[in-house]
Amino acid sequence: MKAYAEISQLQKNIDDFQLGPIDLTIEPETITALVGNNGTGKSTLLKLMMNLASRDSGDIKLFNTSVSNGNESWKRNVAYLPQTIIGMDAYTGNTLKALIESLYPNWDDSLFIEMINLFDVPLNKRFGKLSQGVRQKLNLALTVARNTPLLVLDEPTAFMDIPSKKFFMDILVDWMDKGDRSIIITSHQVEDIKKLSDYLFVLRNGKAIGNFEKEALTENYKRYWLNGLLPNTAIPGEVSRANLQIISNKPEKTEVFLQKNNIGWIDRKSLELEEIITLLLTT
Ligand SMILES: Nc1ncnc2c1ncn2[C@@H]1O[C@H](COP(=O)(O)OP(=O)(O)OP(=O)(O)O)[C@@H](O)[C@H]1O
Repeated sequence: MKAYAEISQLQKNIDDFQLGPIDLTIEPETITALVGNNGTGKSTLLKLMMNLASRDSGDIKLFNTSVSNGNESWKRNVAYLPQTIIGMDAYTGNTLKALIESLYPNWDDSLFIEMINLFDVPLNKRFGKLSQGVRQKLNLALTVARNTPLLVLDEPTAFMDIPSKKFFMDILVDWMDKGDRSIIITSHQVEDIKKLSDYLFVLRNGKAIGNFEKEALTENYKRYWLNGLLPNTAIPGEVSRANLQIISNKPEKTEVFLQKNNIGWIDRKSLELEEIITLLLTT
């Protein structure tokens, strides 16, 4: 099956901020989390994908169509939840639902109602009168129920209470189980990333550090507690060291080296995803 999104050599400058070059492919049936520090270009990347901002160079294809070539057929295959939405304050949830439902032929009304009930969203109140978290829940229900093959979510759980975050993750897992769909999500919530993502596309200061498979990432990072002194030179795979501890992202190479040099280890543990992301974004 063809990729849902293909981004190649994408670049965008905003004042002194430079995004890219970025290459990223979104395959069917995958969840990709965009991960990075504040202001590193995650929302900008999503806006560029939705053709809401113009790129300086490179190409973005969604469903095999370049997003900026005037043919907007790709739009019916993508549901996008931006970080902030303007222009909705005067409308009730009922009105917004009727409007959006009419634009998306695969609208899933039972899913919409399920989410509204689960999140306890009043549909008869104007959007502008709802709390920030309830607005986010309504927006999510209005986005996910479009039932498009690609879901693009910019910090969907930032204002949500703890039980709602859990409901939301369960909903997305069920939504993916229906098949032939993918999600791109930006999030600073490590639980979202841990539970949902297959891939982590990591951005640092506008530059792509890599598109990592989550399982491989968590398997590759290991901390060793050594029982001998460390050599002054870097050990193969070494990412950081402190006292008699080292962190490696190439454990096999590290262990061969340690054995060759008669340095044993008392303990070896995999790192938590949170620690790995911190290392990728800070060291
Ligand atoms: N409308 C704008 N006007 C000026 N600069 C902008 C605008 N939008 C984004 N930028 C700049 O682009 C850079 C990337 O911003 P962006 O919102 O994409 O980051 P982000 O990774 O989504 O951040 P966060 O995690 O804080 O949401 C920032 O340095 C920001 O200053």
